[in-house]
Parts: sequence; C-alpha cells; structure tokens
Amino acid sequence: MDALDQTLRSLGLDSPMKLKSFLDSLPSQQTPTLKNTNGTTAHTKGCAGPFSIDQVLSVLPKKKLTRDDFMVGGLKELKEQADIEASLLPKRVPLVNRRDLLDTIEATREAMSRTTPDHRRVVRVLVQWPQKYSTTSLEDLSRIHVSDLMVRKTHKGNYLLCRTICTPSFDGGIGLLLGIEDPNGNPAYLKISNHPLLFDADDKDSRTIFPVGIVLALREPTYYTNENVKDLPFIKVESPSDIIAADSDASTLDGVSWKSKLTVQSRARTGEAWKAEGLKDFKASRWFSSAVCFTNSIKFGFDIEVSRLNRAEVYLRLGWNNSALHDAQVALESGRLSDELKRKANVRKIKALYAMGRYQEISQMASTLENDKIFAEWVTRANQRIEEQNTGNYDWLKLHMESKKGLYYSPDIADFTGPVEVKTNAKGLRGTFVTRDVRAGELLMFHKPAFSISTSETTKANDLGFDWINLPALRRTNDRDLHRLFLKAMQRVWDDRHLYDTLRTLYGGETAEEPKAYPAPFVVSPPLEHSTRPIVDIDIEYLHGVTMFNAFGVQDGHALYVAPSLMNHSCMPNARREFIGTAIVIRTIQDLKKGEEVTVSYIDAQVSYDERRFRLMNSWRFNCSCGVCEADDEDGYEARESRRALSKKMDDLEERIDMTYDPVTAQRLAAEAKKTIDNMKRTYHEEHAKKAEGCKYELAKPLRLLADALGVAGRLTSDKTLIKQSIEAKMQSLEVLGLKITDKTLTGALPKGKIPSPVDTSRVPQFYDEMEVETVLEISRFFKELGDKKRAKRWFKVAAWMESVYSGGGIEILKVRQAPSLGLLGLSDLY
Ligand SMILES: C[S@@+](CC[C@H](N)C(=O)[O-])C[C@H]1O[C@@H](n2cnc3c(N)ncnc32)[C@H](O)[C@@H]1O
Repeated sequence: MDALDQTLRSLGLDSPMKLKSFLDSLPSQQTPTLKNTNGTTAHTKGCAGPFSIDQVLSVLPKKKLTRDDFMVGGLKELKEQADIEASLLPKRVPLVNRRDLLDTIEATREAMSRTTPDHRRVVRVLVQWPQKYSTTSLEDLSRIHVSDLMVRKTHKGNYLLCRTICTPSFDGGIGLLLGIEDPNGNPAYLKISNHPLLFDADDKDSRTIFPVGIVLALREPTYYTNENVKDLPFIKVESPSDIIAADSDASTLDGVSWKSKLTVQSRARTGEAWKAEGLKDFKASRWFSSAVCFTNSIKFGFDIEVSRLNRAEVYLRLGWNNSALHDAQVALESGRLSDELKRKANVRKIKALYAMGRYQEISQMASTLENDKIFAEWVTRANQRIEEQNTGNYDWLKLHMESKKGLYYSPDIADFTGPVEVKTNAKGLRGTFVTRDVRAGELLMFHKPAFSISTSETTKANDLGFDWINLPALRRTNDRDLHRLFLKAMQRVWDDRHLYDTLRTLYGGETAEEPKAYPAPFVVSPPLEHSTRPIVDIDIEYLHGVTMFNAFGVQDGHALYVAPSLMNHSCMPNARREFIGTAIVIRTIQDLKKGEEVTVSYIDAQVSYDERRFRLMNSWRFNCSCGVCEADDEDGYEARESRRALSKKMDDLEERIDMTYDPVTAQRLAAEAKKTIDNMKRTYHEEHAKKAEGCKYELAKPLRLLADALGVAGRLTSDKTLIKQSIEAKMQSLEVLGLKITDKTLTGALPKGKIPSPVDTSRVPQFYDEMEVETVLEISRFFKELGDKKRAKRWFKVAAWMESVYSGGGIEILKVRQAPSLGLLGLSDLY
C-alpha cells in the first residue's frame, strides 16, 4: 500500500479523494463494450474524470494488486474508526433536548429544500460495521424505552415503541431523519436509510408514510453517536424491515398510554377521504403513498372492493405483483363486483400473473373469461410466452428492429434458460456449466432483468447525490445510479419473498454471508399486510453486496439479472452477452463439450493485461487466471510496458491513416505500422500463442489499421499486391482474436462443388464490436475487387455465419446489424 501511495502521489493523485474520484469513475458493474443492434455502443463507462487509466497504470506497482490496494478514498480510515467503535463498551448518554431536536430537524428540512438539481445533496449511505438487521418477530421481543438506550449497542431481544413527533425530513447525512418519542415522552432522533421511498418519493410521500403521531415499533434498535457531533446520539435503522408501523388496534399498543400531548396529523380521517387522497396521489404518480391511502380506506371499510382494485393497480406500478394479484383475487371472490369491475379485476389479475411470468395460469383462466377482445389478447400473449419458454424460439429480427426504436426498450418476452446448470468448478468457485454438447451460437439464456433502472428516468424531488460506503464489503462508490438500482431492489423485494430468497443465492462479496444454494425453492409470497411493511426481513448488507457485484450496465440504465449473474469471468470467454433493450442474451461463441464451464467477459478484454487486472480487482476483487492472463503475465512487466507504448503509437497513427487519401502517404504509414506491429510481436514470448490459443488481443487493432493503410494504397493505385497484403493483415487481425483460418489462399482455383468454409466453424473471434464482422465483409469486398467472386462469396458466408453465431439470426439480421458496412461495401449481389 505504501508503494502504491508513493507512486500515485508522484502522479498528482496525492490525496485519497483524488484517487477515489478516479476509482469511482471506473465501471463498478459489468459493462463490456457492446454493440447494440442499432449500432450504438451500450452503456460503457470509461474513465471520465481527470485521470486516464494509462496514467494510473504507468505508476502502479509491478506486483499483483490485492484487495488492500483498493482501500483508498478514506475507506481504510473509516474501517479503522468503525473497528475502534465496535471495540468500545456501550454507554449511556444524556437524553436529547426536545426543542433542540425539533429545531435541528426543521433546519435540515430547510437546508434540503434549498438544494437544487444542480446542487445535488450528497447523501452518505454508510453501512456500519458490523451490520445489523432484525429477524426476531415483535411478539418475541420485549419493550424498552428511550432511557434504556445505550450508544454503540444493538438492543438485542428488545424493541422500542415510539411515535413520530414531527414531519420527517430527507437528510443530507443518511436518507430520512425523524423525531420520535417513547410513551414516557422522551425524545430521540431516528435515522432511516435504505428505504424504498428514497427511490422516487418526495416530502409529500414521506409525510403520508410517516405522518406525525404514527406509532412505530423499532425491532432491536441500534443507538449511535454522530461521527461529527459526539453528543448527538441517534437511533439508526439500516434495514427498513426493522420498522413496524403499528395499527392503532395492534396488540403492541395494549395498555400503552402516552404521557405527552400530541396532535396526530393524519391526511384523512374517514375512509371516503382516504380513498379521495389515494386517487389524488395516483394521478400524481405517487404510487407508494397512494397505496398507503387505499390501504387506509380499506381499513375504514369504505368502498372496499373499489379501494382494493385501485390498490391493485398501484401495486402493479410498484412491481408488487403478489399483492396486486391478491387484491384483485379477493375483490373477485367477494361476489360484489359489477360486470365492469369484474372485468377490471380480471385484467389486473392477468397483468400481475403476467409480470410474475405465471403465463400458464393465464392460459388456464381462458375458459373462465367471457368473450372479450382484451382477454383474448392477453391469453394469446401468454401462450406465446409459454412457447418461448419451452423452445427458446424468438423472433430475433423483430426484437432487433424494435430495440432500435428507442432507449430503455423492454422487450415483451418470456425468459428462456437453455442447457446449463449451476455447479462448483475444480477451483471451488461456483459457476455455470453446459449440460450437453453445444454448438457455437447456441442460445444459453434470454432473460429480462429482475429489476432495472433507467439512467435518464427522472426522479422526483428526492434526487440524491451520494457517497455510498459499504464497510463490510470494503466498497465505496459515488455511482448514484447503482444506488438507485439498489433502492429498486429494496422496492421489489418488499412484496416478493421468492425474489428476496433468489437474491440471497447470488454472490454478495467476500465479507457477506455465503450465498444460499441456487436456485431458491419457489414460494408464493403472502400479500403485504400493510404497504409500509415489507413481507421479508431484509439483510441490507447482503442486498448492497449483491447489487455491487452483480449489476450490469445496460443501454441507458442498470439492471440486475439472476441466472446470468452466476457466470464467471474469463478474458478468453466461450460465451458472449448482448443486450436487446433491457433483456440479456447469452450465446456460446465456441462449441462446448458437455460439462464445460461457461464463461463471459465482464470487461472489454481487448485492453492490456495490467488494465484488465486493475479493473477486475477494483470492481470484483479477483485476479483472472485464464490462458491469456497467464501468458501475458509470463511475458513480464517490461515486455508488456513496451507493448503498451507501441500500441499507443499505433493509436496515434489511427487518425492519420483514416485521413489519408493519397497512395504515397498511405504506403509510408503502412510501413510505419508494419514496423510497430513487428516490434509488438516481439513482446510476446514463444509459448504465448500456445497458452493463449493464438489470442494476442492487443495486436488486433494495429493489424486492422495496417490493413486499412494497405487497402487505401492498393485501391488508389490499383495495385493488387497491396490489396492482397491488406487481406492478409485483416486475416491476421481475426486470428489474434481467436479465429482459426483454415484456408488463407489469396489466389488459385478453388475446388469445384461444395467447398468447406475457409475458417474453423467451432469458434468465432472472441469479441464482437463493430469490427470483426465488418473485417470479414471487407475481405469479401477486396476479393470481389480482385475479380475473385468465388472467394468473395465464400468470405461473405463467413461473415453471415459469424453474425448468426453472435446474434442468432440469418442474413436478414446481418442486413439490419451490418447495414452501414453492407451499404458502403457494395456487396448486395452476394446475398
Ligand atoms: C457475478 S459473480 C459470478 C458468480 C460467482 N462465482 C457466484 O458464485 O455467484 C462475480 C464474482 O465471482 C467471482 N469470480 C468471477 N470470475 C472469476 C474468476 N475468473 N476467477 C476468480 N473469481 C471469479 C468473483 O468473486 C466475482 O466478484
């Protein structure tokens, strides 16, 4: 660490904050460079900010990086501080002054309301060490009072009964800040973090959810002192499932009398008024508080069926499908619905089942539904989904075309999982394996996200900037979108025990508990008893970890997928991920034998070894030991450094080659490129190709540039030799990405009749960005220009084969995805 500190300092990354801002600018989720069907590059976070990865790499120590190297940005200090805190004995502190507390909360609200979107509040979400959340039911806990609280203590076996004494404020320090009192009238601060209403709710929602006077039971509360203001102790609730809002008739309130006088501020006092408030919130897209209002109108017994149906609709918006289904079902079973309401209830029931992927149940409902166009449409859709689930057949062309229409496209598909299973590999690492021999291009998975967020989706007033620190996982990030994804996870598990159990099977970081066995047995969740109370006890630390280690960057957003998260990384992967809107497609890019592990690349593996290991350790805390990494490692640091310098030199040539229209300059640049490439080749040791199965990724781009320069010179002078040299360089650029070319001939007669492909079709090049298929198309074009139509056709077929391995489609998809190149290259007579 000292060596790292020193070297970074010499670069100007002299303060932890500067380095932190650099580290934060790196991708913290799986963001490979992806070419979307519309030709744009899917969300890839480069190194924004003042430092380039080159700068940092050039000063990183030559040793392999370890987790400790990433305890920067104050993380180490925070961890030390937390450890000291944890080692100190709990102590009693004076009670807080009620007037001071009310003033402080009011001042916080004031300060918060002054911030504008341009001046984002920085919210520090700090998961403390050690993490707490309660799993004991209220009935098994005994009541304590504020005067019993001791700081630095989690009050195991106890709950604190309290009520709020002022409206909550969003708090720059944590999330939500409330003032509470116990029945004796003793006040305390209550801080609530990680609450799903932080996702898209604002002050108005928070006042509905935590109105003044609402009685709360806080399970096994923890009392802290404030880091900065030592005499300001507060109860901190990390997991909102620890808060139980007590109904006024709850048994917890038996015999409770409140010493202080408090006017309970309720938005409404009658069922009718609650329903009206619910509708108002619904119209304003305030789903959470709208749900609370309808719950209250149901409790008051007002227009119960309609209130239930309204709540079902709100629950659908919140993704609380279990509870939406339950509400619709209960309303239907009441026998009191008019025909129109019955129709509405059935539509909501179908929508809930559909959102949960329970297509079979919709299909089974068909006979019970009256003849109605809408029902018929839903049943048809459900039957299509069942067909997809069973066969893995999709209309790929339609999907690719639709995904071009706009950002954040969510395809209407059923998830498909192909011939794979989850097992532990020989190194003891859990991963995904094929259950039979598969061919390159086979579909392994096509999945919608379990949940996702759109980056451009605007939040309401509570648009938090933040510094997200998870001490147990030793991770720190200021990626607000990742935090929003996490809050979305909170929102989704609120009502879905099966999703929660499933997320607990995913990897949550080294310091989190072991993941549970995958897959989690299916359980039907009970419905929410109250909208403010989740049906599961939420392990916040685990959910943080799952989000941090498994989130994917997708076009215009972030997403979390379940089965696709169980694949390990390799820099020479045998499968590839692609996104169609928010859905993920995983296909093999090589033939695989039954029992082989499926690997994907988490990063753009064409970058240098040192950059790869930096990114993998920074984001996922592991060192890759694939063949390419081993071979690159054995080349030695000096060789890799000179390779990196040479490849930079080639980058500098790129613009000049692109801008060249005269043959003499083009030939000169080609000679320069060739010399640099020869020098680069010398940086690989003899055994490299064997270990890395021919892969020398960093040579791919330089070889393409050389081919471009030769191609320009050849075409401008009609020099066939130069064109052939260009074809050779293009072929080599594919070979260093793993393609095996079996026929490299440039001239001569080809045998008559059906001739085999000039490439080994058990494996496509390792990566698919704009260039691989295009390079093959260019080879085809050059053969055509040389008058060799047979070879041109043959290589065109290679391009079509490659594209179908990558995308699962035939020539029609090639035409969509390679439209720009096909147009430019004039190859239309070949297909
Ligand atoms: C998205 S998970 C992959 C599945 C994971 N192995 C599991 O059991 O859930 C990512 C984590 O898997 C581990 N991992 C993935 N690829 C690895 C590799 N090539 N070598 C070592 N660990 C790897 C790392 O701990 C990483 O943070």
